Amino acid sequence: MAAPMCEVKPERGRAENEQCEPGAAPYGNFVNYYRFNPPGERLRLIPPADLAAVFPGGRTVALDVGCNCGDFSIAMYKHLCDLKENLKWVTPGEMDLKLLGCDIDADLIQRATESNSFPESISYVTLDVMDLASRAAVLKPYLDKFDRTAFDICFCMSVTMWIHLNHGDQGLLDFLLCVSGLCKALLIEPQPWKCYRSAARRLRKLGQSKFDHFKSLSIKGDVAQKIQQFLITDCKMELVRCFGSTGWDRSLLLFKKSSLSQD
Ligand SMILES: C[S@@+](CC[C@H](N)C(=O)[O-])C[C@H]1O[C@@H](n2cnc3c(N)ncnc32)[C@H](O)[C@@H]1O
Repeated sequence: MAAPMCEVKPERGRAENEQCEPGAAPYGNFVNYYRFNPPGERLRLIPPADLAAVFPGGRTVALDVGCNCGDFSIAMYKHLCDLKENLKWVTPGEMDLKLLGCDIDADLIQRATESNSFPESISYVTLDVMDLASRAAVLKPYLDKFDRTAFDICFCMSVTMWIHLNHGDQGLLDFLLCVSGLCKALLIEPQPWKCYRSAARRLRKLGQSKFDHFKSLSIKGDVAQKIQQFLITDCKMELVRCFGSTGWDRSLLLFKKSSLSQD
């Protein structure tokens, strides 16, 4: 399958496009997302050992923010479990990965839950991550179960643009502060500016006026670089590695909490 550059594909059939237009999926909650962006495209760029190097062996607690219908969560889980089996960086059974996927779209979460092949290790919950009260109500009890105050790693894949378009510059910065505060390591895949333009253009064509923030965004241009800078300076994270770019021209950036910010 040819790798698309943006999340909305002009060459798709009409019915499919209608489901995938930003007007129909204002949060990027596309119903067929993984048909056009299979998780393997990204995972092949990420050697699991390099990822796992940022968190200790033993029990690992992970959060996938904006998990859609769960395909990436499952694929990442298997990716890390393969590591356990193939490289023996931990003794068998020692790595115990618990992953929580959350998404604002309850229908996607229902699909993720119904197709979950690892219910003992992976769970899903409907959550608007921008809602402080819901966040506390959902994430704290999950962490408490494992006697943790933070996730070992948070995955934030192709979510930043949707937060940015729906909540503006301040919303994006609040989101970055929030996720960096929730985890010790962060794998983030920001969408490039051309995807913003594409999403806004298609919305205009549909005659809809959502994404009120688009015209007033001052974080624009090299968005990935600006996100990276903010994570380093304001969120006290350090860049561990850039795994390169996907066929969608999106950088995969791995951060960890800066040693200066640790207790
Ligand atoms: C383009 S999809 C990316 C899916 C997945 N992270 C991936 O890349 O494989 C963006 C996802 O973020 C979710 N999302 C957007 N805003 C959100 C919010 N405020 N809270 C939780 N999920 C959100 C959408 O519902 C959608 O499923």
